[in-house]
Amino acid sequence: ATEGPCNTPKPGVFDLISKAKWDAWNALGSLPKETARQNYVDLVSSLSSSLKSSGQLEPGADGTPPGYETLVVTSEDGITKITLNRPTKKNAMNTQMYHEITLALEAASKDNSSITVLTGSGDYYSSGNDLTNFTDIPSGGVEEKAKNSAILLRNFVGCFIDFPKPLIAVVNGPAVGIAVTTLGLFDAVYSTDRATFHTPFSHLGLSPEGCSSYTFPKIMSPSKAAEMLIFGKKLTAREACTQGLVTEVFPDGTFQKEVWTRLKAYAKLPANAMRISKEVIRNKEKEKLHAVNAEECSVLQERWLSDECMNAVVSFLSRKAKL
Ligand SMILES: CCCCCC/C=C/C(=O)SCCNC(=O)CCNC(=O)[C@H](O)C(C)(C)COP(=O)(O)OP(=O)(O)OC[C@H]1O[C@@H](n2cnc3c(N)ncnc32)[C@H](O)[C@@H]1OP(=O)(O)O
Repeated sequence: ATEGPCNTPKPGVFDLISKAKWDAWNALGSLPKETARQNYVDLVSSLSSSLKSSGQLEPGADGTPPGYETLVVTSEDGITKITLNRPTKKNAMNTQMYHEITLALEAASKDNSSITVLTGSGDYYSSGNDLTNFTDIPSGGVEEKAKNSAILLRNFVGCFIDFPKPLIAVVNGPAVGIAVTTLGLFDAVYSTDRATFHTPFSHLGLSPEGCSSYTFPKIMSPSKAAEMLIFGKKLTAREACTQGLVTEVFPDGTFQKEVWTRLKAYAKLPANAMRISKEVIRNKEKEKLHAVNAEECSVLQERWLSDECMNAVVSFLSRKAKL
């Protein structure tokens, strides 16, 4: 687009990057500069429209924060509260919600609140991955779907790993799948005694994500982690607290009042000190967590294509199976 056809000498065989670029340029033959420029503009325009259709949000024209379809985000008393807001679907995480949580966390990491809270609306914290996510197959088929999902999941979990401020889960009801596994990446988890914690990966032909293959054995011991992650044992809130996954359990009747009183007090602590303490506690683990996240996503990419997984999704969608 800037120089026209490729007229420079071919780079040496060991200069792999320059050679790949040269080959791509040379393959365009005598394409005129103006056409190349137009092709480039067309490509970028198509990418930006596919980002919009994939649910990524753009700030308003005046730079105001984006509106969310699947979340309610508020900020007061030094606390940014991100509420999963698909109560009729038990706050199941659809593709839009994964994107929006990522955006909301990025925004919260830069706003002037001192702590960030994730919670659910209605009677569930979240029923985990929306199983209808697997029905929206792109033109590249199930392989492309699995690849895109692995990228989405890796970015999503990566945001939790890198989140710089204290991140607190207010678990207002049952939690399933990825809503449970990511709890290992929070700084505190407060739960109603009505909540349960369930990771039915084997039932769904899946494998652990959210870095739980690493965090759960560390938090609760390898065999307790195996009961949850391999055998799908559902824990009560009190059991999850005994195992160290939950920080504290509150009676459902007083849960919201007690938790928010405490969080408002925590939010008054010096914000920089809290951020630096988190950094000191978490930084040693970050590299490891990113490596675990990458491995879990690549294993899942294969699992999503397995008969075991496909049959489990079909069973759920045809109303034959529930947890
Ligand atoms: C980018 C991809 C990343 C993937 C990451 C990997 C993540 C893995 C996981 O999270 S595994 C866990 C997946 N979750 C489930 O298997 C839960 C499935 N849901 C259920 O078993 C039940 O719905 C329930 C036990 C959570 C609740 O049962 P009940 O109280 O009887 O309510 P309903 O079943 O009537 O639910 C109401 C309404 O919500 C829909 N719904 C609930 N959960 C999900 C879900 N996870 N996916 C899709 N839809 C869900 C349910 O179908 C009902 O819809 P309807 O009113 O019938 O339209």
